[in-house]
Amino acid sequence: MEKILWEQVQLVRQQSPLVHNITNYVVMNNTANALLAAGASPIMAHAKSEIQEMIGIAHSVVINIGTLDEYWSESMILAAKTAHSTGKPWVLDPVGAGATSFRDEVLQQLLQYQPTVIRGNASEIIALAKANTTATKGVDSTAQSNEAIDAARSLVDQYGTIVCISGETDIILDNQQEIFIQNGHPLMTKVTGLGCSATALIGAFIGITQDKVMAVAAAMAFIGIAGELAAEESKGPGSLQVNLIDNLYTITEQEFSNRLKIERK
Ligand SMILES: Nc1ncnc2c1ncn2[C@@H]1O[C@H](COP(=O)(O)OP(=O)(O)OP(=O)(O)O)[C@@H](O)[C@H]1O
Ligand SMILES: Cc1ncsc1CCO
Ligand SMILES: [Mg+2]
Repeated sequence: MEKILWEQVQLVRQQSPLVHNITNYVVMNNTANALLAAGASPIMAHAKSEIQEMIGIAHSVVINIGTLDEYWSESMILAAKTAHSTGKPWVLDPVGAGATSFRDEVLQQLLQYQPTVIRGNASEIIALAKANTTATKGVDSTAQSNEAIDAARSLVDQYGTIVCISGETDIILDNQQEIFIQNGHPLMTKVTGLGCSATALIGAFIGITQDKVMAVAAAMAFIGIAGELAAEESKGPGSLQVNLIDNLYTITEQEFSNRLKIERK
């Protein structure tokens, strides 16, 4: 599996997929930089007048509801609808799912357009599967990844999507397999939006490969390993943020394969 995953990292570097992001104000700069460091080409765009054309030229779409508002929610629904009807792969980041009924209502509408992938932390995945939960504490998880597996499975069954639950262990599942990735570093939870960057990277990887589950695994291993390498060079969250971007750019096959901790069930 190691070889397949590294091949995808190389493919992103070589093919530089155009990733159309409708994401939140907090992470916009950071996720654009993470995509560039990985070799992809980001564009952040949310005007309703250009969504359809933009998706026409993009390899994939990222929809992240982090700083949702009334206008953006309409852009997101239009983007999801367009991606779905034109067969463009798209990934949903349900930031803060379960925190408010507005988020849950918009998420339910977005789910109708069957995201190729959903990536969230455990609380968000649990809330998404059961829209009336109160488990989400803002945007941070109060649950462990393995507590969200049943919720993830129900999303897989209901929407035919791949689900990635991120956290100390990243769990990726579809209706055939479960993949566990044990990379990353606890300091990563002290930098805002690394989950959002993971989602954006998933966007890049699903934009260029057929095997979408392997694409998600590659993206998650990639950011997890870059995070580990960065944590070893960093004094705290500030430098981690910068060093992680550097490591996405410099990571070698040897670093990747030496550190990869992956298991398939
Ligand atoms: N406790 C941990 N130990 C090791 N790595 C972790 C831990 N928590 C998170 N990570 C790493 O951080 C990545 C981002 O996941 P996380 O679950 O923190 O996203 P998130 O909660 O959506 O974050 P945000 O909303 O700030 O973007 C994971 O894929 C993993 O590599
Ligand atoms: C802190 C925060 N608030 C809304 S989006 C976001 C970034 C992490 O998801
Ligand atoms: Mg998040």
